[in-house]
Amino acid sequence: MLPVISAEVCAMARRMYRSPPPGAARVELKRRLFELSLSALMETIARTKTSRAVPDDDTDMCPEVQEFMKALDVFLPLLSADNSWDYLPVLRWFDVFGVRNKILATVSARDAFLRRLIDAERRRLEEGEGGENDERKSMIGVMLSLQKSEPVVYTDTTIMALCSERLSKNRQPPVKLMLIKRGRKLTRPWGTPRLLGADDVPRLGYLQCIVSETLRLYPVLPTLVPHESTADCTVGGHHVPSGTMLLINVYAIHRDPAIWADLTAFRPERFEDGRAEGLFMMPFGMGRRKCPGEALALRTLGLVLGTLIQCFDWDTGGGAVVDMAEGVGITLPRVVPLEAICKPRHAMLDVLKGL
Ligand code: HEM
Repeated sequence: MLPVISAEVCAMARRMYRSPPPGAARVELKRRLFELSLSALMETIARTKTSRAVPDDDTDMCPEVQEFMKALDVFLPLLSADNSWDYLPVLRWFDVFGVRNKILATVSARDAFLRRLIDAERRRLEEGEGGENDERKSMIGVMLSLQKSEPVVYTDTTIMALCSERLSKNRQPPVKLMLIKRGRKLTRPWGTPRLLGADDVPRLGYLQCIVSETLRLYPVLPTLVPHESTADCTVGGHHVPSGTMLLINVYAIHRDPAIWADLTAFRPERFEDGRAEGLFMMPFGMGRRKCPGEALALRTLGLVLGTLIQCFDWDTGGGAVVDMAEGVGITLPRVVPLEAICKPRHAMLDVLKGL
């Protein structure tokens, strides 16, 4: 997946450099980063890049991603909405506000979309593309090959469910402008004018500290995903009956004064030289169901943030203070999406022109 992500990060830097007006441009980072992550994901799942209408268009999205994004715009608010039936289950039967119908409609639109992706990949494979030794095989391509040897396990329905799971796990990396200012010292080690690569990220210790400190203060999933107890147990003196829905308040754990000094301050240094090792940090969960994508996610966050800092100078415009207010939702969204002015860095102009 890393080569696909690196290519998409490079495309994002190129588009930001080329987007008008020349010099400095106001950028809505949330949109750019959402496009980037969905594009990389869609490319891994279905190799959609080739279907882009205009390769140099000012968007990081192929038509498939644009379509999926529209569906997400409808679906995500329904997921994070306070449904009255969560509190009064009897209301479920009456479908108050028509939420159930709306969810069913989006689910069937999503299934139709995934079926089209699978059919397109099947056609490509039948036409001889993506053979056994093709390293660029998509996730759907791999599963369609497995379908031939294990048709009972890899049915079209299973493939659709796995793709849907992967796409719904897409998250927006929480890059904040205040990090970028602190990260200025990151430019020193690179010296030579070349674009940061995924292999550079593990060597850039301070960049990783910035990512860790961001995930501490703003965990992407502040209550992780709901778990359920499979047996009666006692936790911290509290009886937890079997079948209880359990939400882990990672947001509070990451700001526990008993663990973290100066807990609301943004101090990446607290992670330097393994100093925070052994402290409770769990933005990716813990134990058997911990996120298997952690290493890839950390590398990707470092690469995206590092590229944005390496290639551009950032400013809020007129000394405006970034509004960090948190909104409502399962992924800790900001109330005010971050907009910033980005200006290509002089030292990187040749690199950016050549992208
Ligand atoms: C910033 C990026 C990411 C964050 C913050 C994140 C966080 C999480 C969290 C909190 C969970 C639930 C853990 C639990 O049950 O307690 C999870 C599950 C999962 N994540 Fe991630 N994740 C990220 C990126 C990724 C990536 C890049 C992949 C795949 C390449 C991925 C694949 C998964 C899968 C498959 C699960 C379900 C694991 C299971 O239930 O056994 N995640 N993630």
